[in-house]
Amino acid sequence: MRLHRNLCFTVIDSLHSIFNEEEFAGKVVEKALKRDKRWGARDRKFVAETIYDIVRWKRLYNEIAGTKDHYSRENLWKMFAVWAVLKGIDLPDWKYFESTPVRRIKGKFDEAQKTRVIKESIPDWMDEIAVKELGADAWSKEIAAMNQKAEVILRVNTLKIDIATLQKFLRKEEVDTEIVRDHPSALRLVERKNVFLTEAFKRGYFEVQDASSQLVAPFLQVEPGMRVVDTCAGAGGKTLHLASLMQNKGQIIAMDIYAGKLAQLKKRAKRAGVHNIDMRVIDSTKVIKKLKDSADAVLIDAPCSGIGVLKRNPDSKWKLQPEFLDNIKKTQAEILDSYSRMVKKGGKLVYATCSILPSENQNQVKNFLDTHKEFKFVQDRKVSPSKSGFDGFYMALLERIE
Ligand SMILES: C[S@@+](CC[C@H](N)C(=O)[O-])C[C@H]1O[C@@H](n2cnc3c(N)ncnc32)[C@H](O)[C@@H]1O
Repeated sequence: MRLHRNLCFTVIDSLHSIFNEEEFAGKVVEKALKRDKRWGARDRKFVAETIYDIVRWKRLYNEIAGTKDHYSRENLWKMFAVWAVLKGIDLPDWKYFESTPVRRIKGKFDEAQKTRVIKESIPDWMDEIAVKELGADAWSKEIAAMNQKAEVILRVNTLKIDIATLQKFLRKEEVDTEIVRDHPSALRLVERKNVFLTEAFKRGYFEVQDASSQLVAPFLQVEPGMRVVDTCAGAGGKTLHLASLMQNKGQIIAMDIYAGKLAQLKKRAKRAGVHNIDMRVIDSTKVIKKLKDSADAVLIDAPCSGIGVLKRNPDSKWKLQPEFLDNIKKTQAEILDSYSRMVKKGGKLVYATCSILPSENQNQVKNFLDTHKEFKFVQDRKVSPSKSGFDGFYMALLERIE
């Protein structure tokens, strides 16, 4: 592979924004891909994948490059050189690579394999917490799995099309997909493509949603005609899935504390042909009180550390702070206590997170059940990134019995 100057400059500029200006990798990549309209699919792939790779392996490359956690442009070029050498790419004779000790890079890489925090490129605090909660062996497997590239998974919108017809439709648009075992609505892209440009997407035939995330809505066991509250709906990934499972019949009340996210859901619902969603911004406790004892089913897709989805959001490793984790656990307990009141007697409640830490998952559920005797535990499911190959998720199904 030959390195092209303008593509490499885009990568360096993007890394500068992510590491020094606190920008989110996803947004930075989106902006980077708009930089030059003449770029073809391969150029765009190079830019996106290289940025994500260097973000994912930041600590490892920093260690090998000897850049001591200072992300000046000069140091970013050194980290880039590490990335290129480890990929087996010949470095061109650009001034940025003049002092690169190519031969020593491989030796340093081998040396780094002895220490998990360096090898897997993770902050010390995260490693300590995860080892404490999961044990060293399990955590080593999970973090190794989450350092792999994420696949693109689609969820067929069964309100508009069935999975086999969608597959054929996408094939005509030169998008090849495969069925995903045990995930009845999921299709895996054989090769990464910008599926948002397809006619199938514009017609609302699918959403992009990880296979593990697709397990959450069915876990709530909704049926057409029910009244369902999706309390932390965000931009509505799971709300749209619920609507599809309910065949557009009944009522879904989608809530979030951010109006902007619900506005995105509104657009997505229109495209998906969903018309049984009411949106409510949680701007006071009244919004919840009004719905006391009234829902057949409540979904709490709780805000969490996101430690199960590091594969998709590698920059979370660097942006997440231990204080955030402490605070979010308090929020989770408060949300469970408050939003569970909307479930009517005989109704169901699902508590879900995209974390693999027991303190955000089964421990929260246990604490809740200890103090809320009106609920009983039905079942839970822990989705492990290493076993599933997809995102890490937790979901617990409870039933209100009194
Ligand atoms: C895991 S995300 C939800 C993702 C969404 N359900 C989906 O499937 O696309 C958690 C959401 O909870 C929202 N949130 C945070 N604190 C909240 C609170 N106190 N009450 C309700 N929603 C909250 C966040 O804005 C975020 O959209």
